[in-house]
Amino acid sequence: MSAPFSTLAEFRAVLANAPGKNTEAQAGAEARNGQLTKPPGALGRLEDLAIWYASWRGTDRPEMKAPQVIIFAGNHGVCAQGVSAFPPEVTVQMVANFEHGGAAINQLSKAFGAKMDVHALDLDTPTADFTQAPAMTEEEVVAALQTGWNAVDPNADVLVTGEMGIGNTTSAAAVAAAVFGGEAGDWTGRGTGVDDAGLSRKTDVVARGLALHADAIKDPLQALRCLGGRELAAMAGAIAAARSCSIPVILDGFICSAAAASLHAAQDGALDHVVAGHLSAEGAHANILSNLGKDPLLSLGLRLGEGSGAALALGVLKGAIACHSGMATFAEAGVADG
Ligand SMILES: O=C(O)c1ccc[n+]([C@@H]2O[C@H](COP(=O)([O-])O)[C@@H](O)[C@H]2O)c1
Ligand SMILES: Cc1cc2nc[nH]c2cc1C
Repeated sequence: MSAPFSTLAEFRAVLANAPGKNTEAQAGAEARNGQLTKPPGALGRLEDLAIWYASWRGTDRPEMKAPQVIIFAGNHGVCAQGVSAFPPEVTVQMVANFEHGGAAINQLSKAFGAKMDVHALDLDTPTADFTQAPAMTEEEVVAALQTGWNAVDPNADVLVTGEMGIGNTTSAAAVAAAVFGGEAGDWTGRGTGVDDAGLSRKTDVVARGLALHADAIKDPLQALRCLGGRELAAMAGAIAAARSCSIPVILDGFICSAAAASLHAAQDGALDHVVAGHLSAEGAHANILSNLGKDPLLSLGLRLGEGSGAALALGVLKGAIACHSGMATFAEAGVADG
């Protein structure tokens, strides 16, 4: 799909004009849900999930046959400050691993029947260290948003956005702090596993970034530009593109949710077509999700990223849709209702 914007102002307008859900399909799905052979509410959140999915797919009896997982990779200048337990070369090495089928997300995509695509964004040119300068220029952040937008298959019927980027929990913490407020320490965690000294260095880096860009980052899309990374912007672009094609989205962990938070703060309702796949073990993820008003589907202690928690949640969504669209009604099955 070709991105319908070439500036941040145009991207903002795309968000403002995004299509809403189909309320007729929603009403039809609610009515169908009430007739299925189960006590009312007995399928718990699966019922809400199926109705939500129906409302975005525009039919009261939807299917889920074409899940797409997209992994975006980026490198971060802020790694020079010693904020990760791993060296930045791991980003490109893991991209090769994704391409050769050896990563966790390859197995999970296969297990849940999802097509998986990988987009490496200018890995040889890390973003600027945000303690020194804005991470990206406007041209760079728009290019990353476009890459994300163009990566979405319009024929997909659900989208998982995942990421790979050594250093990106530092960027995500900074973006979350900019968007939701609070102190650097409220949002900074151990990422791939930094020790106590690493955590205090990282917290200081986030605080310095917030101070340096204090004026610009009052605007959430400027926060994405000044403190984020190319893979965060690409995920934001993909989430916006999915909305334009009525494709529901499952969020992954901390970094994915921080990227999505910039859309939520830029435009009320920008994440109405989105559910939270899981709660990451990264400490501040719960805080992002509660600010977004999203209740995660799973909580398995994952802190891998690369779309893994969201891919697992594809199974839950698939189950919800299978029950909603495949079950017999009381009348069809000749079962007495209550
Ligand atoms: O998804 C999460 O919640 C998550 C939490 C911690 C780490 N990660 C992954 O680890 C990398 C970032 O960690 P770090 O320590 O280098 O900032 C990046 O590749 C992420 O995919 C992901
Ligand atoms: C090995 C490794 C795999 C990952 N997958 C997503 N983030 C990652 C970070 C590391 C370090």
